[in-house]
Amino acid sequence: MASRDSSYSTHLIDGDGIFNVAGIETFMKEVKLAECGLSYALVSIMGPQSSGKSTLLNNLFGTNFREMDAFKGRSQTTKGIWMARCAGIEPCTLVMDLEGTDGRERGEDDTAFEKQSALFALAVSDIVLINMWCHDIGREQAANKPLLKTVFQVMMRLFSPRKTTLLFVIRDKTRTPLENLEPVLREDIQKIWDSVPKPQAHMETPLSEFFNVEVVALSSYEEKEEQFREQVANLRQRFHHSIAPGGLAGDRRGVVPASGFSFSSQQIWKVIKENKDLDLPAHKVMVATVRCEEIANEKYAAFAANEEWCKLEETVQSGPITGFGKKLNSLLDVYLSEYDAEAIYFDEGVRSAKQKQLQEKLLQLVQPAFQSALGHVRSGTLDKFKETFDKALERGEGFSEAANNCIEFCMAQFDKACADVVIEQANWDTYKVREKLQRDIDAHVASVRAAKISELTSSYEEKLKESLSGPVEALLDGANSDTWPSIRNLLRRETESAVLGFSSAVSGFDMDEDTRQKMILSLEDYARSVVEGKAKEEAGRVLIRMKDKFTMLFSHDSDSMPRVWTGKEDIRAITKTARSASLKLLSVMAVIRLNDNDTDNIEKTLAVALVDSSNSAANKSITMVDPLASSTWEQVPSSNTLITPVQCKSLWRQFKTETEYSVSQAISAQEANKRSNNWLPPPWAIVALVILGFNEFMTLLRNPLYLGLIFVGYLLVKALWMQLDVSGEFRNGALPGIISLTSKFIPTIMNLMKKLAEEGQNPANNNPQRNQSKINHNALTRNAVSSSASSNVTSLDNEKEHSSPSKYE
Ligand SMILES: Nc1nc2c(ncn2[C@@H]2O[C@H](COP(=O)(O)OP(=O)(O)OP(=O)(O)O)[C@@H](O)[C@H]2O)c(=O)[nH]1
Repeated sequence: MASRDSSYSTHLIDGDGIFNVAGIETFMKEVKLAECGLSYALVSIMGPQSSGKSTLLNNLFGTNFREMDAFKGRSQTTKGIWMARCAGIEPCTLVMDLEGTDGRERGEDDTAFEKQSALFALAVSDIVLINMWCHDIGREQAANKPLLKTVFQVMMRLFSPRKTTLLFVIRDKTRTPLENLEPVLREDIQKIWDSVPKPQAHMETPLSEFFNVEVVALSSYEEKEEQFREQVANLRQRFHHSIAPGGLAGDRRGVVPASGFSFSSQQIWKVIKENKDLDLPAHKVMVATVRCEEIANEKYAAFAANEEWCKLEETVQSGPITGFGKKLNSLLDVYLSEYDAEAIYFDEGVRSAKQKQLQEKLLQLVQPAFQSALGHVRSGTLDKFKETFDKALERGEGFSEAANNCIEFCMAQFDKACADVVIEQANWDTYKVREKLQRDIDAHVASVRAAKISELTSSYEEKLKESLSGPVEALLDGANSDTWPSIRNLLRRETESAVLGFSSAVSGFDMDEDTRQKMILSLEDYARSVVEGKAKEEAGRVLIRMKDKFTMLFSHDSDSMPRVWTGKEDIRAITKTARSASLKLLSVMAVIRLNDNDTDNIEKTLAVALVDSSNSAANKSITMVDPLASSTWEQVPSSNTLITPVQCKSLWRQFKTETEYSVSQAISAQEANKRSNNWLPPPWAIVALVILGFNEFMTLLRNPLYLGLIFVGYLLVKALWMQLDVSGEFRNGALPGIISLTSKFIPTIMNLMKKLAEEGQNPANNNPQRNQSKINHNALTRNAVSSSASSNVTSLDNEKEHSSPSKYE
């Protein structure tokens, strides 16, 4: 169909009753109907065929409906229902031109379409124009009577219809004034209304309940066109702002929002075609449901594709976003507001429900991003806490104080950051994330506390080890009756000092009393274990210690000077003393005695079993029960045993075997010394020598030459005696003395001769005083060397091996 400048029309329902879906969609877009909300009106026109309906609409609304050519005669022009937008009328007014109701072409059988189209027009229109000829008023066989009957009948099929304006347009009015015509017409209408069968509920309902009846009369378009146009122009004025209260379309109760018009009209037509009753309120809800759903889906899709949101969603995966909540809030607001704006005219219940659904869907969409943002806040706060806490500890703040201050500060920071992330519409709880953060922080504090305490414990253990190990070793080495009491005192003193220091150091860690006590106990146990460990270590080398002890006492005198076995020493007593000391050491080392009430008779048992019994066995051969034939000590728990009785016995045997050599060496040395000191001949030989050699002796004394020779010989022998240190060489026995003297004799003679020759050549050296001091010096040196050489019996052989003539130069 051609269209006029300001009008656009569409064939809404064709002659076969097919709804033109594409046509209405295009029409709505063309006239921008969806934007109108509720501000639009819909006018329909019914009436007999060829009664000038299209002519009226075109003149009244500036539409472009096809009119019948007057010269071709009356025949049906309009098929089905056409729709157009009225030009120049505000608000937007749509008009529907219905197929004539009594057309000859369709006949009686087609009345069904007339009824359907009448019902459709009543259901969707605000104003229905009933076009009728003036001369039909008051006539029994008037052409519009069946039409009105149809209108009233279908009206009953609408549940809770809104009040529609029925504007009767009387065409080709006569000279009879309208004031006279109108009552007659209203009487005709009332008669028809009364004659229409009604359901029980509307039996007494007056016509005015359903319809607002208006009447207007127009002159003949064909005969009095001028007047016609003038009257039409006046009538047009009534359509301006028709939706205002009191206007022609004043009842707005059942209006479907413009954006739902297409769907609504399709559905209504569908229901009418199916010959079902039309429940307009239910229909309205249905339209609202569908339309709100559509709008909500549109908004959801638009949000999901929104560039800003996509960027936000992507960025939040990799890091925190400042003002995340605010940005998302405003974005959500935009789309929810758009929904509200578009769905505002639909049923409120439906609209709210769909809005809620949309909001839920949108929030579901953004929730992962929100969780990511919240996760960044949580991890960021945790990192911040770790950093702040470390710094506070570095500054020297007390542990608990630092932890509490940092927790308070960081939790406040978290709350602040959460407020920046929170999405107002969602009202999501951040409590769980806060709790997780709190748990993480607590775990971190606990781990740092554990590390610090472990560090402290280690340092105190180290100190304890240092302060106990050396002294315990020294005390055990001393091995006397005070050894274990001293060790106990040392352990007590050092443990108390460590516990005091440790307690003070951990006081800032906000530790519960139980844990603190456990740690102190553990420290005390550690101290004890150090002593026990040291004792075990020393017990492991008890044999060496015993031998050292023996050697120390056996080879040194009471002044700790190396012993010289001159023959006067009581080797038996010395050996006994040294062995006793070694046995004492063994008894001290045998068990751990760290408790004040630790008592045992190990020393006595060892003495009886190892010393006394051996003497008895040797002397008296008495058979007795061996107290050392056991692996436990009486009164001593096995945990405190370091050396079992059996081990003691074995160790003693080994000790004795390994020290026996030293004793026998000492005895040999002593015997040899005794023999070497006894070099004079026996007294009877001396007496015999004096008696028998008396004459020769007197001869020598009476001859001065012999006396001089004897004197010179004496001096020479004396000098050699001194030079060779003959008495010193024989101190260790005759044989070693002879061997040593033999090796020294020839070099000494040679040396003396060389010196005498040098002195003969250099008279300056013939100073008797100087020579004497030199001799004295040499004598002193020899004495010192000799003393050193004889300092240790066991080193005697070595001394012999390494001594050489050059040592005495
Ligand atoms: N007597 C008279 N004839 C008119 C008037 N207005 C229009 N006509 C004529 O009536 C004939 C039918 O006009 P339409 O406007 O096509 O009538 P219609 O009711 O739309 O026809 P259908 O759509 O076929 O039902 C045309 O020849 C018009 O010239 C009028 O006011 N009086």
